[in-house]
Amino acid sequence: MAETTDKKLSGAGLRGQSAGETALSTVGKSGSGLTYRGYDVKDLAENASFEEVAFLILYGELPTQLELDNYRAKLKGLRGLPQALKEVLERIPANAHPMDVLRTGCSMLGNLETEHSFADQFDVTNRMLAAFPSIICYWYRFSHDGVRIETETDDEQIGAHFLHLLHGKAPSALHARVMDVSLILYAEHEFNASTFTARVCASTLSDMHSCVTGAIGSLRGPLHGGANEAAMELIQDMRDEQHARDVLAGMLERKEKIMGFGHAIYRESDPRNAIIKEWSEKLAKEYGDDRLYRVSVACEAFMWEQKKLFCNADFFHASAYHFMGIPTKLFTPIFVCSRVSGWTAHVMEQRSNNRIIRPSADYVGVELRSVTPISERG
Ligand SMILES: CCC(=O)SCCNC(=O)CCNC(=O)[C@H](O)C(C)(C)COP(=O)(O)OP(=O)(O)OC[C@H]1O[C@@H](n2cnc3c(N)ncnc32)[C@H](O)[C@@H]1OP(=O)(O)O
Ligand SMILES: O=C([O-])CC(=O)C(=O)O
Repeated sequence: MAETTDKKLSGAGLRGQSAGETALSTVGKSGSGLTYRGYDVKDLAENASFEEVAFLILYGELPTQLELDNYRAKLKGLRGLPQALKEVLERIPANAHPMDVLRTGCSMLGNLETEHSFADQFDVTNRMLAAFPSIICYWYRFSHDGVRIETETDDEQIGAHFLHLLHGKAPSALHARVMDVSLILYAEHEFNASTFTARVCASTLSDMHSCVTGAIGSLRGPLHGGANEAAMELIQDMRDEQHARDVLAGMLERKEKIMGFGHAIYRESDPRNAIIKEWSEKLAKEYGDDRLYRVSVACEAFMWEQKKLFCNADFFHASAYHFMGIPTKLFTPIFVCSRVSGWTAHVMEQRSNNRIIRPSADYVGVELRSVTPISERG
């Protein structure tokens, strides 16, 4: 069970300090690894779909069947992209990072479909949930394959829709389910760096697109969401279990960070890891080559044995996404397509009880001094 009890508190990184209240999730609370509005993430990953979870996070309760049908129909109707946004996406080069594309896409959407008042907050949120897979896949398929894809598919679910746009055909039931679970696992995580970015922005009473654009920038880094791509780069050349151990031993010797391991809050395990690991194993069997799964398992055992470091949610996502034919650079954008539910819910929560977030700093610079005329400065 994920616990926080032994975490050493210190000022750096605001670690261990409460920065506000939330009713959205608990992370590493004793006795429960991760909950969204009181539901264990494991329960949700087994018994719900991502659209149900997004509804739960945003509106407070799981939907009834009728509410879910209506919500899915609404999201389905919001997948099309405005021409001006497509034109912007077409001008972004193929070698751009897809997280930068999504950041620009979100920002452009904010110019075209501005949140004029907080009364629009659910509408702009649902639009982002529906349109982000379209934005990323439209750009990817145009810049890499030279095709202008139709972004409106018949898929009921966001995960299947994403794979459909990416590969040009509806995914298998297994792939659709794994994407759905993945989106559930990534949906919400209390005051992580990107969510905190969104809340800081929200606290100035800024608009939803600005909050989400900033959050995308925070998620991009390899110490946060970017770790799933970095983990893939780490494992892709590992030939077998022994090679995996040798590579990691060398990295630890050189005091390098191993991406996909460790966590700022969890101390012994990330509850999302066991879930995505199990799906990665199933995908490996279907894929017919389980090397990436085997080396990942070897990495997990070695890191625990050597450093008591465990896999976070990102590590087994790398092999799972790879087995579904997803290019590595699209891994973190998928995280965005999910986490936008948590970010926007936090923005709404911040707005509902707001005070501008403005901490203090301990000054460590030079003492007060006078300006020397420029002719006398040497
Ligand atoms: C799922 C979405 C997420 O964002 S999960 C996090 C994704 N990030 C990564 O996987 C990047 C690799 N991990 C890390 O850099 C850290 O573990 C992160 C997640 C940033 C947490 O940092 P922080 O809270 O400072 O860690 P800590 O206080 O527990 O560190 C204790 C000592 O262990 C080390 N450590 C930690 N993680 C790693 C790692 N992955 N590889 C190698 N060493 C690691 C720290 O450097 C720290 O060492 P020391 O005490 O300074 O000597
Ligand atoms: O909580 C964190 O610091 C990072 C994390 O796992 C997430 O955002 O999912």
